[in-house]
Amino acid sequence: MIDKLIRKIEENKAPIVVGLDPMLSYIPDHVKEAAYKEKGETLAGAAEAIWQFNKAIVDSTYDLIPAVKPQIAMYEQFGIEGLIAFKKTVDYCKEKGLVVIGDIKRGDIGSTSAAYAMGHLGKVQVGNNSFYGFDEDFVTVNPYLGSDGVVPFIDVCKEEKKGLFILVKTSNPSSGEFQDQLIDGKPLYELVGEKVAQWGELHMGSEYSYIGAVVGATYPEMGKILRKIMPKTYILVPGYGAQGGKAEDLVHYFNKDGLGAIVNSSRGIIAAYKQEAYAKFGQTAYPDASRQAVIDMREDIMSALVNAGK
Ligand SMILES: O=C(O)c1cc(=O)[nH]c(=O)n1[C@@H]1O[C@H](COP(=O)(O)O)[C@@H](O)[C@H]1O
Repeated sequence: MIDKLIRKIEENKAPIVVGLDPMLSYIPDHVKEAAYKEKGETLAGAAEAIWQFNKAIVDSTYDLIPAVKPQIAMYEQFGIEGLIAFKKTVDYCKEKGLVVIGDIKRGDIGSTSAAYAMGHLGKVQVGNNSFYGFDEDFVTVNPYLGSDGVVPFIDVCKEEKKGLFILVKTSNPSSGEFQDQLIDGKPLYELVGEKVAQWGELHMGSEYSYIGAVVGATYPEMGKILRKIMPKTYILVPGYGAQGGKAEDLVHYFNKDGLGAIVNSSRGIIAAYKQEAYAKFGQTAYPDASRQAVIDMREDIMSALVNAGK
């Protein structure tokens, strides 16, 4: 799957991911009204609204992008109905040829991680039958529990030819509280980066490993160091746009080959119609606003890469 992701990044000249994080407050009124008319102001109505919202955004952007990243919390908040919308979104994006990164941030004791891995990437056995659960292509993993919490995910990836993005340095303001703590003079995120690189070396696609890392766009100096520590690791970079990450800071997350990183934007794309720059599209044409925001993001990142000689 890492090779498919890289191929699609190259084909589209777009090292970007659209984050499908559909808060109800981002969904235009006409979409919510139609969903509530059909299913009521209920959890099912909310789930219908987020599904219709996602579908329109995917329809207007899928030809420009390699991948999407649905963040499961935005669906889980609506219970089972929300999870059905998550699954419909995953399946629809795959039908459109997109690589799907399930942002689930899981990680637990070994046996529990194995169940998460089976449910999201692999198959579950029921009597003589086996079934895929959510069936994303990649998932995000929290490594705080150590190797035995991560290895079950790696095992399933190996079998299913899928991949992971392991949290190394997150984009949020408090991420340093634990991640920057020094252990024998080295920050914890560097130790985690070294471990991710080791796992990666043992699990290679053609050029890059299918065991990737998450490094936030908001800590560019750390991103530069982590790029060196993990040369064959694909880095998922959240925090561009809404959280303040800038294209010129992100060039260091890429290797000289112009590959090695993929930048996520969620609110900046899906709620583009709410921004001043895209206000001319209005609520009704929100998918067109998202399309323009994808084009602008691609241009922003590609020209920063060209300026940096990558
Ligand atoms: O794993 C992630 O994707 C992630 C890691 C991280 O360090 N920071 C981070 O913002 N994210 C996710 O990336 C998305 C960022 O959304 P926007 O800030 O709206 O672009 C959300 O889905 C977050 O959950």
